[in-house]
Amino acid sequence: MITMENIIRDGHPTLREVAKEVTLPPSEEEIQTLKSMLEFLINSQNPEIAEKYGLRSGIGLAAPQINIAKRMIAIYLKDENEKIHSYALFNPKIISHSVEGAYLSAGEGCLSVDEAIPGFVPRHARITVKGIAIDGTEVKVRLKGLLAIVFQHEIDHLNGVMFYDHIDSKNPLKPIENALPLD
Ligand SMILES: OCN(O)CCCc1ccccc1
Ligand code: NI
Repeated sequence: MITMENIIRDGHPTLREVAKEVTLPPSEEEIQTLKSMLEFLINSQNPEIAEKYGLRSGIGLAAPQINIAKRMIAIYLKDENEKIHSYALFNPKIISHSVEGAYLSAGEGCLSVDEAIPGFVPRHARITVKGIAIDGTEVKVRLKGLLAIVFQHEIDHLNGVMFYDHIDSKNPLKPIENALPLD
């Protein structure tokens, strides 16, 4: 199982690499890795397991964060209606996005960044993502809200981009133009 020891931290060069596409069909090892990434998120959101293994709660994870420079992401979160949104994708790609932006009014964090970095992170409000699921089927999803934000955060990791790269260092809490603050 993945624990915090497997998660590399800011400053590790892999976090700044552009991750490679996974050759399809994915190998058994790549399938196992992606499954373990999703399992980590589920474990991290289970109070007993998280406490037992010292896991920081996460709603997304990208393979470079476990030092695997491949284009694989997992996302697991419950929305305001308690609906579970679970994704484990190979080679995810944003194929279109809204002009309108959005950002989390609480800012963002990252399992690979141990300190809090305050500031608004400008994102697209709505995106359409294509990718390959673990069973090999092509997935195409239209996303908005927190889910859209998390997908952008994870896909950034595949391109060596960290959330704080987007923060306006001169005025980190300046409201972002043409963007919706999300609570
Ligand atoms: O890369 C995922 N990870 O570092 C966990 C945090 C995920 C995340 C947190 C806030 C806003 C968007 C995404
Ligand atoms: Ni992150």
